[in-house]
Amino acid sequence: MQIESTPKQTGGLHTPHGHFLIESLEQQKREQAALLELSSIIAGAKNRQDLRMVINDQLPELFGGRYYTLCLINEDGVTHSPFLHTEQNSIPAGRGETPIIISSHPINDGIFEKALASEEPVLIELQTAMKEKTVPRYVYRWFNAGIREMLLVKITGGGIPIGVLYLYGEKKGSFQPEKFKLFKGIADILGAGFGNVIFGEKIAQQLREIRKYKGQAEESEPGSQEKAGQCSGLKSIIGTSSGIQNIVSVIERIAPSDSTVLLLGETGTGKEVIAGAIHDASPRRNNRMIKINCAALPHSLFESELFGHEKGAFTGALQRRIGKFELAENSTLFLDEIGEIPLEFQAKLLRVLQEKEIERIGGKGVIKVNVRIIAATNRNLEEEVKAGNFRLDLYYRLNVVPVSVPPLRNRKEDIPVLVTHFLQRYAAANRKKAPVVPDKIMESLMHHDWPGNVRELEHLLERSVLLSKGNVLQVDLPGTLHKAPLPDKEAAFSIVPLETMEREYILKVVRLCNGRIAGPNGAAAKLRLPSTTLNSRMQKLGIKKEHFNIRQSLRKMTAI
Ligand SMILES: Nc1ncnc2c1ncn2[C@@H]1O[C@H](COP(=O)(O)OP(=O)(O)OP(=O)(O)O)[C@@H](O)[C@H]1O
Repeated sequence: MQIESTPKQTGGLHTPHGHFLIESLEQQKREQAALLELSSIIAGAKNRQDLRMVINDQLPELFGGRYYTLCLINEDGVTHSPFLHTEQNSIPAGRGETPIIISSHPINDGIFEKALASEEPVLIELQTAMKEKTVPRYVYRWFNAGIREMLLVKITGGGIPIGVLYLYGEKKGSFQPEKFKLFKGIADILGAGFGNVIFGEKIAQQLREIRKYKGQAEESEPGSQEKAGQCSGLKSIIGTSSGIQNIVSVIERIAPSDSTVLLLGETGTGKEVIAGAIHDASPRRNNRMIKINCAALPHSLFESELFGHEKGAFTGALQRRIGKFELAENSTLFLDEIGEIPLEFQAKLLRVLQEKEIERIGGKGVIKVNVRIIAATNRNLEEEVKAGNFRLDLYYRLNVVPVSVPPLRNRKEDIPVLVTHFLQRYAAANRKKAPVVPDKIMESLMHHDWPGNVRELEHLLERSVLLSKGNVLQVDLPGTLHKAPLPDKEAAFSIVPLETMEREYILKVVRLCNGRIAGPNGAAAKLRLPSTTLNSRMQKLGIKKEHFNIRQSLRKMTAI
């Protein structure tokens, strides 16, 4: 179905007043019809391909643009990447450049955040924008490809900004302000449509997981994971910092038991890796750990997802469905993002955890289950309890063995070993040799704040392995990332022991002074301390040479 683009207003101001009014009323009518038609098509879109067809065919033309890109905010909360785009807009990348459509960019790239902050569409004239220092590289590349204007609008899903829709025009005045309201209306409809599509993709992924699980469960024999050479158990947790080593020692003690574990920490710190390690080190390891992401489920599906349902239990229940609790029989159930579980479901979950039995929706009796629970959250659950969003009794039931995973910025000594690990992994996956890391690059990685934690570091290195030329690592670590807003209040100000702060600060200064302690350019002089005092303080804080001598620590690690 093709929606007619609104014809250009030919000399509207020169026509008699009445004619102008009629014309603008006609235009309003056409726009409303277009909006209605688009909205019904978008509402019916079941997958990305459906949506792509709708947008491809209708959007740029309707608004006078040439191309579009729809960028969504990534899970790390600090970058955005294209989710949909016009087929033909993959502007060829220059030497050493990532094609625009596959790269990810910081949210604060100078353009994207303007659209996020505005309730109205934002028109950007490329030549003017390029005079500003903060403009992202993709603006220059679009300009070189003949684009002169961009029209951006925020996309929201469930009231939360999830991305930005970009339209690109080839000449100044491509976009008429009269159509901005319509553009905004379509963006709002798209937000709702995306919710459906993303949710559908997640459900499809879960179905694939269940099928895979079932297949593997049938084939699995004891110890098969080790045989396959997978990095399992405690070995999968990479890190030499005291924070990580403490966690490893806690895991060694608690893994053999059936105790419930509550993993707390910012997004991307490795909670899922730790959950997997606990499972792999437990007697349940021969059965696959089952995971559910509580943030990805609409409230109405919780009960059926976790406890299952019988055929015909409700409209749409065409088949019997086995819930995650039953799938996790004799194994571990990882309840990720437990802080997102709806209040109305919390009492039911508590009962199941206490009674160790579930009832399928529409089922005739209870089913005993033997499941170990590991829950994780990046929320402060105590605060959530105080705010009335989380039941105190459920919190106590989950908080049997709490494990706090520190953010990467508080354990920077883990960075070199993580860098080596990810470089080797992604180089092997791309049949390349792991690139050498120049000291300067390692230093910049150590100085970065990593608001997206290990996930952000991993993604950067994955990208860098692909893009690095020759055998030397090149990274694109935009300065704006340092200033990226942290995902929540707690992350923006996470309280750490004074001793940790002191240790980090001294390490930073010593690194800045290239490891020199004494002398006029040494760290002691910069800190206005006698070098003997600084040395003894470093000794007390357990700071050793390898902690600030990057070359030495790298050599040590690659020798392992
Ligand atoms: N200590 C670690 N050793 C090896 N890889 C790690 C470590 N910590 C995190 N990672 C990697 O970083 C990425 C993010 O980790 P993970 O998914 O476990 O974080 P998370 O805390 O569960 O995040 P979220 O709260 O967003 O679900 C994963 O790809 C994981 O493999």
